[in-house]
Amino acid sequence: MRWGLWTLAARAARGPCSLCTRQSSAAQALGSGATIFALSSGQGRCGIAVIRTSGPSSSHALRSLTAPRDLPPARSARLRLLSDPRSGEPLDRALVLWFPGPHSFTGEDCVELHVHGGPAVVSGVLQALGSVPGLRPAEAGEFTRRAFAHGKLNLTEVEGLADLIHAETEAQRRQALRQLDGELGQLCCDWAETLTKALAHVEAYIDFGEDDNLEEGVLEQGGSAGGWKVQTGGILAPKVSSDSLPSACLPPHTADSKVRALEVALDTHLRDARRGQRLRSGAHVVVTGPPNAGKSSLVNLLSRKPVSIVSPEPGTTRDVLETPVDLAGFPALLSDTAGLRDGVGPVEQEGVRRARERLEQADLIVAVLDASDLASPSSRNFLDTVVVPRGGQSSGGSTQRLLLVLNKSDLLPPQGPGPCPALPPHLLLSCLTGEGLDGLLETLKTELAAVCGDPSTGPPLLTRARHRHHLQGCLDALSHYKGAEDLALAAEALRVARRHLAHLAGGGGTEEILDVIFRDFCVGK
Ligand SMILES: Nc1nc2c(ncn2[C@@H]2O[C@H](COP(=O)(O)OP(=O)(O)OP(=O)(O)O)[C@@H](O)[C@H]2O)c(=O)[nH]1
Ligand SMILES: [K+]
Ligand SMILES: [Mg+2]
Repeated sequence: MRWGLWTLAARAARGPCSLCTRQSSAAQALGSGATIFALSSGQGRCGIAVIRTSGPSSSHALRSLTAPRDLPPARSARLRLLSDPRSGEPLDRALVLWFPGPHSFTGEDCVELHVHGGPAVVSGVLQALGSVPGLRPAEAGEFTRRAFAHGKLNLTEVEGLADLIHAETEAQRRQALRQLDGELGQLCCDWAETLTKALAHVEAYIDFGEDDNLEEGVLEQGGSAGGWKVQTGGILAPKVSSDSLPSACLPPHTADSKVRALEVALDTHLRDARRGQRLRSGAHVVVTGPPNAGKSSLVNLLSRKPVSIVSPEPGTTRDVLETPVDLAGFPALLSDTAGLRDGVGPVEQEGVRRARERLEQADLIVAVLDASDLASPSSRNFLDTVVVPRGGQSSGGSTQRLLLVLNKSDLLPPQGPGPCPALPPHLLLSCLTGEGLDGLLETLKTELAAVCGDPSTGPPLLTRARHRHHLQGCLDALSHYKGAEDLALAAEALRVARRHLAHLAGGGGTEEILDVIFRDFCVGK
């Protein structure tokens, strides 16, 4: 059983934010007349399976299947005999829960049946529910869609829930849970609140003009239009005459501090270098090096399966081989690549071209050298052309990070690698004996935390392109606001900015976006 059912039911009492609440038109569009049912726990034989219903006939369905036929107290588990309402045949002895709306996950009347997880029990109970008038099987994501339509979850929380169900690594789980807890949505609400206040000030000015004794400084609170004074007819003229600045470049101190702070916050989030998206879909980690350095051996070691062929023959790997792995708790797409060398046949040359191409797309480069062969031309060439130009090791500013690994440490004499001038910072490893692997994983964890963001701390991450799109739209609108030539345009820019935030949390009203998001869910969720 997914623990999420319990937790989410408990969330039901929480009130939604006004920015994120979708009005009940959406709920009506869903045809809330129908009551849906589905198996909500995983498919297949298991100890306990959870079947649930949502909709107005939930209570009738529960009464039809149980004996005694009264409803249990709300949100309190009771043991009941379930039988088929058509034949009266007993189906199972089950725990049943009754969640009257609106205090339920979907906001509608809901029932949960915790039955024994055998396939015959589950199909018997599902068939029995299907025979109750007004009930039909749920479609994928339909429970969550109803919760969204009834304002129980905003769209970023829905996305967090989808991510939580699909989370495969610890870091993904932490991130998803934070988003499900509403941190990103709450941040949007706070930002939108700032814009609402700014808009109210600007609109007040439009409505009353300067002759109506508007409180001194009211426009400064509103936003950058604070650089203007209002002339008759709502036209703005620069307030600061001494510098006689052109309208397009207002002195920054005239912009309202809150709107400016909002711009800075949006910009910081956007410059987060897509860390949240990497955390959601996996960082690109590319293993590269000269032929025979042990790249494929390392990929197999990290992925704990024989992804790539390992052989003493240089030039074994030709194609780029990708495998998704959990690296020290972070999701990564690990690529094994051809050894970098020139002057070989056309097939290997194509492999080298692909390897170089993949290198450019890497978030994190794991550069592998044979520790016992550092003085060879291929090692020197690799150091000079790949490692050194990238600064030897990750620097804070660069978006692409690099980790240098000296493999085959088992072949080294006890005093370590021989004289090798200017070797950048590195880790020693032996894929053969496993020595140095713990240290490598520890360093990978630090590197990946830098690439993906640390989901345990800091502000909520932007995990989807959709989030970036709306924040960028909001930021663009704020720049129009700053450059606006009159109050009406300034107000409109604020409205556009605010709408982007509303769309981020509320989905922007287009059904296609909702379809894309809800498609991520399985039936029963
Ligand atoms: N002694 C020792 N040998 C290793 C180690 N790692 C890999 N090898 C050997 O080095 C040889 C090359 O290993 P691969 O993993 O195929 O190297 P590669 O870099 O993928 O080679 P190409 O794909 O041909 O570029 C194989 O014979 C491995 O068994 C190690 O840590 N110690
Ligand atoms: K090889
Ligand atoms: Mg290889």
